[in-house]
Amino acid sequence: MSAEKGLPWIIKYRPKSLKEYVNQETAVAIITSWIKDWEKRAPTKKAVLLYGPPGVGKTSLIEALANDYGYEIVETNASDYRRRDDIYRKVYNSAIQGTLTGRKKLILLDEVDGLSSTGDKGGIEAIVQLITQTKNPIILTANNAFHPDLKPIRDLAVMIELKNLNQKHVLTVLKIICEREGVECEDAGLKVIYEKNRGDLRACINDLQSIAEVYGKVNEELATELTYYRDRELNPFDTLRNIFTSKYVWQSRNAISHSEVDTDTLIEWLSENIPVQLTDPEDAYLAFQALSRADVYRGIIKKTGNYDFLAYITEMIGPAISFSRKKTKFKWLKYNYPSKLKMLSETKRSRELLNSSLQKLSKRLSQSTSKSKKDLLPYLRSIYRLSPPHFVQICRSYGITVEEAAVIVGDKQVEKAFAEMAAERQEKSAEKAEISRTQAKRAKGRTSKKRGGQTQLF
Ligand SMILES: Nc1ncnc2c1ncn2[C@@H]1O[C@H](COP(=O)(O)OP(=O)(O)OP(=O)(O)O)[C@@H](O)[C@H]1O
Repeated sequence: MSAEKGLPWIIKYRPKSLKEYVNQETAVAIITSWIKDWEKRAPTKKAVLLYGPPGVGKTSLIEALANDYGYEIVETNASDYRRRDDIYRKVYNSAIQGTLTGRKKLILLDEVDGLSSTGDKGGIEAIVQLITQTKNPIILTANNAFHPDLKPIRDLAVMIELKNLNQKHVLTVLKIICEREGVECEDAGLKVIYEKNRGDLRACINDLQSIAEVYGKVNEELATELTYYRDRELNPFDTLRNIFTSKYVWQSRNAISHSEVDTDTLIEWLSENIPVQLTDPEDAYLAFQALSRADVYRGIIKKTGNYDFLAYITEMIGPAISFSRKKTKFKWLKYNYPSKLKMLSETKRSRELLNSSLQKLSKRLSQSTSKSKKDLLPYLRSIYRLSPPHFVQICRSYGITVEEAAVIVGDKQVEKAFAEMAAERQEKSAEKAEISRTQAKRAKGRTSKKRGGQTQLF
């Protein structure tokens, strides 16, 4: 018991066996018959695609199944197999090798729908190959199994859906947990938790633990006050206020997970408003230190693509900032819109124009846009300074528009140079037309004179 103390209840009370797995009878029947076919080495399909909303019990079902049938789970998360090579490195050998040690292996590829959004087709092809060649059962999980990119996997797998548990079953699980933890609970309180989480059992258990561990009981009043509606997202102002006022780690984490803005944007909001809210310099110093660590992890994720660091970011911008407020008294203040985001939205159009012009240049010169930006733009600017007509000529030959040209040189006057060039061209073409008209007239005159001569001759 003591080893389990402090464990999140979602882990502590994960069903150890299918017997403890509540509801979902159809899914349990299909997956059991599939694993029994594997036991006879005669599965019709070698993989199962288990899908359903978050927290509905996918992982729990797999673990219970593995326990009951004596399988060791070889697990990989989406972030581990984004590229084809990752799949070969992480699971291929386990999948195609038989059971040398006598331990049966169950290959689990979690969150395959994460692959489609990365557009990494190599990953999906590698999974298809893995399913075709595997000697061990494979279970894939997804929240959205019907993404078009996942079709090749769907064709090879037994599709099993897990639906949200209804109120009766959620309350059954919550009551069992309360009983084992010795928590006094009222049905009305548990119903509020269910309502707010809309059948997401994991979220229900988390909410139950966060209330019960602090207050030792769960009733309607506490549940109403301390839980959020899962689909009610916090705007950036409320997110910040909740972070700065959180007294417990879970409150602060909740503020982040319920925020309607992503962590990148939240970092901007915090960096603008930490000095607004935390007026004590030491508090602000601690908060900025946490924020800069979050920024370091953000950089690591961008560089390595390893999303495991996302959890560190949440801890830094959530609890670490909440607990930085040691001396400052909380005041209800108006937060500022991040100046960086303001600047980015103001300059969005010019950035788009610069990008499109760089793409045109790079395509024609067969070089990267960054190289064009670094090497070419300074020259174009100098040419414009020295001779605007030449600059306009270059732009025209590369298909660069007036608007794009104005962004390149940072001067709206470039329009004048374009207009002058257009007028000059028009003048020239009018002149040309005039010349050809006169030439045509002369030619006509000559022919009629000739004709006149010929008539005279006859
Ligand atoms: N049918 C069930 N019977 C008993 N407990 C369940 C059941 N389904 C889920 N749970 C409980 O809910 C928690 C969350 O379930 P689980 O982690 O399996 O969800 P999930 O569908 O894998 O979520 P995600 O897709 O977000 O990873 C588990 O820890 C377990 O305690």
